Amino acid sequence: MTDAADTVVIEGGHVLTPDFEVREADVLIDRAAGEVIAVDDDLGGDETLDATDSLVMPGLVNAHTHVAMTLLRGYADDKPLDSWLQEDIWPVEAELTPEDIRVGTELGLVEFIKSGITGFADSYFEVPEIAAATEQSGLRANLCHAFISVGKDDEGARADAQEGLDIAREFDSAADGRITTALMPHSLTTVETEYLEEFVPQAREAGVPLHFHANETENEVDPIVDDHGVRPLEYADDLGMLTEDDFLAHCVHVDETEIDLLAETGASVIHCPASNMKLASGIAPIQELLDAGVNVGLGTDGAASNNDLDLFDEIRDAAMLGKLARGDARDVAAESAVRMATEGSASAIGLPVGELEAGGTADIAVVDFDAPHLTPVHDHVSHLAYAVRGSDVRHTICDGEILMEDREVKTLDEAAIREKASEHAADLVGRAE
Ligand SMILES: CSC[C@H]1O[C@@H](n2cnc3c(O)ncnc32)[C@H](O)[C@@H]1O
Ligand SMILES: [Zn+2]
Repeated sequence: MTDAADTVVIEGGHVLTPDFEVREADVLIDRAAGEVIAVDDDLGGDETLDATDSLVMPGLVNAHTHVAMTLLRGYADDKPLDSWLQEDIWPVEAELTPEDIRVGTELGLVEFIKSGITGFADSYFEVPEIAAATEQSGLRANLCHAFISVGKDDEGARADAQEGLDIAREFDSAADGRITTALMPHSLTTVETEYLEEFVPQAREAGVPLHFHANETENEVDPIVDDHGVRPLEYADDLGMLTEDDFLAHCVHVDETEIDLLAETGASVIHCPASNMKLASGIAPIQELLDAGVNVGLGTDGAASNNDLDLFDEIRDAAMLGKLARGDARDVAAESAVRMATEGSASAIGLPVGELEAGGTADIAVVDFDAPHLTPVHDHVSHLAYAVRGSDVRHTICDGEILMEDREVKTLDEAAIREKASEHAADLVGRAE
């Protein structure tokens, strides 16, 4: 029997159940176990979170981001991917310090918690700083060090890839198991074949998945076809880079053969609609991927190509852009888009998903519907897709721990982080000028 001192009851709300039904009920959580004990009427607990006029739902999972890029929010806009990276982002990233990455990460984690995100997949640099901030925040994450070989000599390229593998081994199961890892070759055009051939098998031996950018722009497709005579995902498959554990960001420019390959191998796609729109990368064929049985998760990418980390914004973008893709308003319907941001993302990156039933994972967001923009409520799921904003989230719980109560973040000092982030961002940009 659970000790009464270890329970939290989320009281008086409507609950989104795993089958996407909505019913009035309380939710009782075992804090130590990080599990849901019961979803029922009139439950009592040691602590109470008020959910009056609120929807209790699984926490959102941001399945592709570069969280420390919050420091570069608004730094360089209105450019396509290649010139944005080469002319602006990579030069300023060369000036990043480990402390910059710690502060930028903390800022992003505050934004996550305040918008109901309980898990994320990140790829960047100085991963020990990102892991330490994640551990302190109470969130779940899949982390990786991104490596690039293009532009480096063999020694430098090999050292970068080895760091990616070492980090993947070292931090897997960190933070009491809340952190898992992956190996991230940045993309199929920025990591040369010989390094993929050498390091992908080592990731398999280490039991870590692959996370990489794929087919984001046509500039990531044509060189592979020209150099290797096959489409990028066929090239990736030939290198053993497509398995059910792997997750590919973007997949905007995929053809039918590549969609079939994703379905056959079970590799997941992480859809990043805001980033794809902002960088004018294109419109990913999401409904075709879903119809083919491909698992699709949702990601914000970095805050410098979005420019917020609000996954409710991303859900709406996915639903809206998905309809434009084929000119069919039935495509990427509300429930489909919300499922992408919860169970789709979680299964893609190997994290548990919040489940509001006895024995379920206590990763939960409580969304306050008591607002003009959420009135009336004909359909809670419709509002989640087309009207809810991250700022409507009242409480955030991860692994049974209360990370935010009534919009107050408990595990990180929001005010101090915002002040430090502004200082570090100004200094960083100053060094890059
Ligand atoms: C792979 S993580 C680190 C590396 O990737 C850069 N990056 C940020 N956003 C994107 C994107 O949409 N496509 C490709 N690369 C991206 C980031 O600035 C880091 O340099
Ligand atoms: Zn990215």
